[in-house]
Amino acid sequence: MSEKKYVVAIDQGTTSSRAIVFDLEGTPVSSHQMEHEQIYPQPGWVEHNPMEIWSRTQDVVREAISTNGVKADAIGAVGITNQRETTVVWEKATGKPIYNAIVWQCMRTQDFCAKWQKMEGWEKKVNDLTGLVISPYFSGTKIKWILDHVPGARDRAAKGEILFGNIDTWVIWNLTGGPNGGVHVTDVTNASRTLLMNIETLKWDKEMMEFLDVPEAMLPAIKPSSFVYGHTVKSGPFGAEIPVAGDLGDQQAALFGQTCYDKGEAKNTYGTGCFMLLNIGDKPVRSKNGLLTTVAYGLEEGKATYALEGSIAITGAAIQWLRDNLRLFDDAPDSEWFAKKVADSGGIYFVPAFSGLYAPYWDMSARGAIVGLTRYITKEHIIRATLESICYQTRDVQAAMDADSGVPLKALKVDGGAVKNSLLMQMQADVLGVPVVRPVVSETTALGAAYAAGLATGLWKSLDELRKHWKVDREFDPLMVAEKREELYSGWKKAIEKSKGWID
Ligand SMILES: Nc1ncnc2c1ncn2[C@@H]1O[C@H](COP(=O)(O)OP(=O)(O)O)[C@@H](O)[C@H]1O
Ligand SMILES: O=P(O)(O)OC[C@H](O)CO
Repeated sequence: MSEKKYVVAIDQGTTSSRAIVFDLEGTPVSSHQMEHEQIYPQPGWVEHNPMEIWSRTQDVVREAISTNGVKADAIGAVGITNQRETTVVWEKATGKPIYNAIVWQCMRTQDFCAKWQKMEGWEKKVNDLTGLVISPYFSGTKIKWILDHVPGARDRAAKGEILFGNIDTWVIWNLTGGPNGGVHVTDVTNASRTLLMNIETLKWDKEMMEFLDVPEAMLPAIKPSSFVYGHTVKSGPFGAEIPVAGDLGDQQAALFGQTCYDKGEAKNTYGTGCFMLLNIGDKPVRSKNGLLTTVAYGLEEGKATYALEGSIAITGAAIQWLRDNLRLFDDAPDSEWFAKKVADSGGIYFVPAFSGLYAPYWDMSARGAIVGLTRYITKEHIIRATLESICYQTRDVQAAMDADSGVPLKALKVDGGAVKNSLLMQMQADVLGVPVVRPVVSETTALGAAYAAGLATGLWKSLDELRKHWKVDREFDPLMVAEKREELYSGWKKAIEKSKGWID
């Protein structure tokens, strides 16, 4: 048997799937990425085709391992990380989805959630049981919607003929054999985003399952984030049997890849949305300021490290909207070049509340707004205001975190596709008033999944060993004077008020 030199991470995200091969120093040696279709059947609804996701996943794995001469028998472990909450329901016997995947951003269950919020005592109960808030964002109401709308689905689910999974579960089930013995499993981080897992016991919660009418027989087994779940099959994209040994939701994986293993350490990931997570240790403290309590990672059965999370739905997606809908530039990185052409945003604010406002406001009736427009405003100002909106939304969640933890953030580790934009990073440091630290490996999400898989299989021995891999690429220090920062931020708060409550 040859020496194990690599760990492969599969990062199945909202817009694309990536496979990255890491060496044992945590350095990427080869990767491949492919986009998949975004399906918008109605305003506010978002779906993916689960078969396309599985097909892209296989393609990126094959491509990533065939370049650079990576041999399957040198791969010690495979880790999975995924867009969270996105819901797949499929037939166990055939592997055929009974409906498209309902994506985390999809608002189709908003009416149900609005009624649920008005039911006496439920808002507190949901937060007590799950650490979450009542929102169409999470998987629970999406599963209910599928079971309510596909004839016969609930009965078949109760018999275990139909299975539920987030994208991690769907990918692992397929990698480990699909209808021919695929392992039906998830990890504590993904389960903590379903509205169905009890955040204290780390088990499926009877009261939540009953309320949402979701049969337990269709739910995957909840395991630690670093654990040998099963092995890839020879007929699959790896062409060999390799332990599948890491599974974390993508935002938790980024925290893990950023080596935020101590209480008080935080990171923010800049992708389609932004997700700031703060490690709060081994107690699931609840937020008083609109943040979620979530599992950061679980390394042993029945145990977890928790995080407070500030989820922002639209950040990089607003840049995509400027590119695709307004056609202001051809590529997302061009936003930096245009924004640099003006000294400021000319007094305008853009609140990109395309799917309502998530943390810390949780106002699903908010909609996007550009305020303060005059004839002076140019395309460059709008682009700059869009980048600023990413920074201000991040400041909103940072303020909530500071208030919850009582300890002001000292520095913010960042990662994700948009952190290559150095102007954005400088603006972020200015808006927050603390240094923003960009690591050398910005693919921290995939790295986190690789770390979890390598730990479970003994390729890495401890969290301390992983910490030594982390290196700074660049630190952005705040340059703006405090008075100016506060003046600009108070304008943002006014703009937020204009976007709230738009939909009746
Ligand atoms: N240089 C850039 N400046 C601003 N935004 C960017 C830049 N590069 C990428 N983005 C944005 O970042 C997102 C892609 O990041 P990525 O981490 O791949 O996202 P995801 O995992 O959510 O699919 C896109 O929404 C894109 O608009
Ligand atoms: O796939 P991303 O990077 O857009 O992340 C999506 C989040 O996991 C949604 O909760």
